[in-house]
Amino acid sequence: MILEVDNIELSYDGKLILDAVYLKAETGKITGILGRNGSGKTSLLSIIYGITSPKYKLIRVDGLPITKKMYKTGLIAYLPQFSYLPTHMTLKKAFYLYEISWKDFVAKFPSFEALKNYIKAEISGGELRLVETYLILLSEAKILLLDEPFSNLSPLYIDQLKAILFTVKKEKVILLTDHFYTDVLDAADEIYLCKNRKLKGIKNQQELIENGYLPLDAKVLK
Ligand SMILES: Nc1ncnc2c1ncn2[C@@H]1O[C@H](COP(=O)(O)OP(=O)(O)OP(=O)(O)O)[C@@H](O)[C@H]1O
Repeated sequence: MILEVDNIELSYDGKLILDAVYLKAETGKITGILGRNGSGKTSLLSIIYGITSPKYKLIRVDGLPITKKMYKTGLIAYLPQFSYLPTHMTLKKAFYLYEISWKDFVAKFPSFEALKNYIKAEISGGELRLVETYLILLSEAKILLLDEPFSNLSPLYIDQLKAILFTVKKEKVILLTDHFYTDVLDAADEIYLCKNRKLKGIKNQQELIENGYLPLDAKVLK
């Protein structure tokens, strides 16, 4: 599957946030978006999902224009920056309702077995983020939008999450953004930088330095 987003123009209160944005993401690849705070990454994901209405947008899936809001197509799932699980739902119930195997999850993350009857106020921010990200990754949707999936997670959980991403990407379009740029660079097959209201394709870390996203002395990754 190929997702293309074209000609996006978004303004808030007369201020242009995104202009003539083009992006392509496809099954088998993780597409990462980097960019400074306030550059428009979350706005772009919410436009694709269909909950923000820009002045212009064209969305195509496998070359065909999508005219209704993407979230109504059943094709897409969105991990927002904020927590989305209902306040009083236990973890096990959430897995049941999302039709995701609790057993498989606990096999990967055994410490969660003790948390199965906890609600979100009773687990840590990172534990909650991991659960919510996992539920989106394992959903039926063929297009996944992930807004800061690595935030709040400790390094071992990030590694485990990346392993799941590498498996899931074989059958899904994955578009993600995060400020953990080393993890984005490690996980992503294609990178865009959101800068000056546009998206720019990026080939390597050096280009992130040249474009003023990373400091000149940023640790060079292999
Ligand atoms: N609902 C809104 N009303 C007015 N301005 C908004 C609204 N949402 C976002 N903005 C502005 O649009 C710009 C882009 O915001 P956005 O959240 O998309 O950035 P971002 O790249 O995701 O930032 P961050 O990395 O900090 O999450 C910011 O200047 C922000 O203040």
